[in-house]
Amino acid sequence: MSRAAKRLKMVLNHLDHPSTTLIASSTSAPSVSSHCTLPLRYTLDNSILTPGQRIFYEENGFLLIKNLVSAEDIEKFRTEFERICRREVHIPGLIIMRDVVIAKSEFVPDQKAVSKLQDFQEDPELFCYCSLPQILKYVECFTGPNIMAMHTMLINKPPDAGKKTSRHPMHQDLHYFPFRPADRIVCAWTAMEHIHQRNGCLVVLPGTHRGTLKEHDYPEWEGGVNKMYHGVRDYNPDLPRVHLEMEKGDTVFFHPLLIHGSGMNQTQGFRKAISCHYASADCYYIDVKGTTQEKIEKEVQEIAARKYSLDNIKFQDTWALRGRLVQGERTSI
Ligand SMILES: CC(C)CC(=O)SCCNC(=O)CCNC(=O)[C@H](O)C(C)(C)COP(=O)(O)OP(=O)(O)OC[C@H]1O[C@@H](n2cnc3c(N)ncnc32)[C@H](O)[C@@H]1OP(=O)(O)O
Ligand SMILES: Nc1ncnc2c1ncn2[C@@H]1O[C@H](COP(=O)(O)OP(=O)(O)OP(=O)(O)O)[C@@H](O)[C@H]1O
Ligand SMILES: O=C(O)CCC(=O)C(=O)O
Ligand SMILES: [Fe+2]
Ligand SMILES: [Mg+2]
Repeated sequence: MSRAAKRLKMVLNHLDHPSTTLIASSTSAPSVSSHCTLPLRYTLDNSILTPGQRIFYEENGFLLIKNLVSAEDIEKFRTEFERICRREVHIPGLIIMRDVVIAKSEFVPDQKAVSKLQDFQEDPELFCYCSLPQILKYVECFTGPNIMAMHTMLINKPPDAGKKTSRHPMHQDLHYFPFRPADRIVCAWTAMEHIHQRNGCLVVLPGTHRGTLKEHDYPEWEGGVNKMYHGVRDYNPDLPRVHLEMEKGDTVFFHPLLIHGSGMNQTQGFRKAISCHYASADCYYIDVKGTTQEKIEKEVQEIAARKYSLDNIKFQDTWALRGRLVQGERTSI
């Protein structure tokens, strides 16, 4: 470790309050851009993240860790995904989603039609991902020790059918969540194969986690948009973007206010990634009435009413039902 890094580490280790201000001159932290004062509020003090990693997340709202999930584990998730697609297993609560173009056409070529699995918390094989110790070790840096797995997905981005519907519009995940504080929520997203620009990698707008929750709508795309794929309203395509190219097993952790999306899949393969949104069990639910989240609340309630054959299900209950404790104590949500 360089002298500068050691000094930073010392400073960081002595910070016990998130609003403490760190003075980082450009000489002591060469990776930091023009900012010279940095309030540490997005990461917690522990010995896992290096000072450089902590500062990177504070500034950019994401952190990419190479080679975090083994090829064997990924193979296990892939096998289970295929069994689900062949309908060999039935998982309670699981949503099997098809791309809008396929869903709206009469021709349904079975497993190739699945674009996403959502809510696999009742599948022990897939849920294994959410409890991987090497993932939780990082998650704890953002959530603290009491950890809930709130939302699970396996995304199988299909080859674009020519309508650009394989894109995921630019959005903030917090738009979907009626719990806070946002800084104690983090997404882990793992590449199940080499993911690059041509097969539709994640695209992020670094630093946008420092902004607020924006208004979201369905984008006005000619070829159609997938159900629930809301995007930031008035998205400005000129903002600086970073394409996150990842190898199999690489994992990115990102903040729920970070604006991100993914491009279309211009290959013939099905681009696979597995992800979990974690929150501190100490988070609390909020009422989204009168906020920009009211529309998504309504949409979720409609789907939940059908799925659980219940009317009047509360938005926060749909989350409390799906959430699973993966570390520590279930203190609140
Ligand atoms: C941070 C994180 C939370 C961000 C996100 O995850 S954003 C995405 C969130 N997505 C979800 O929560 C899952 C939403 N999807 C679903 O609930 C389901 O897949 C549904 C869209 C309701 C389809 O359910 P399913 O049981 O398969 O029903 P059917 O096949 O009978 O279709 C029912 C009607 O829905 C339509 N549909 C199906 N898939 C899609 C689609 N991808 N995009 C748009 N419309 C779709 C389908 O055409 C049918 O419409 P009608 O024929 O009734 O008009
Ligand atoms: N008009 C738009 N509104 C909202 N999001 C958009 C719009 N156009 C593209 N995006 C989003 O921007 C991100 C990048 O998409 P796109 O497929 O254009 O990337 P790309 O092909 O890697 O880059 P390029 O712009 O060079 O083609 C995706 O999240 C995509 O859904
Ligand atoms: O895998 C992707 O394309 C991104 C999905 C995503 O951001 C989401 O579902 O919230
Ligand atoms: Fe997202
Ligand atoms: Mg493009």
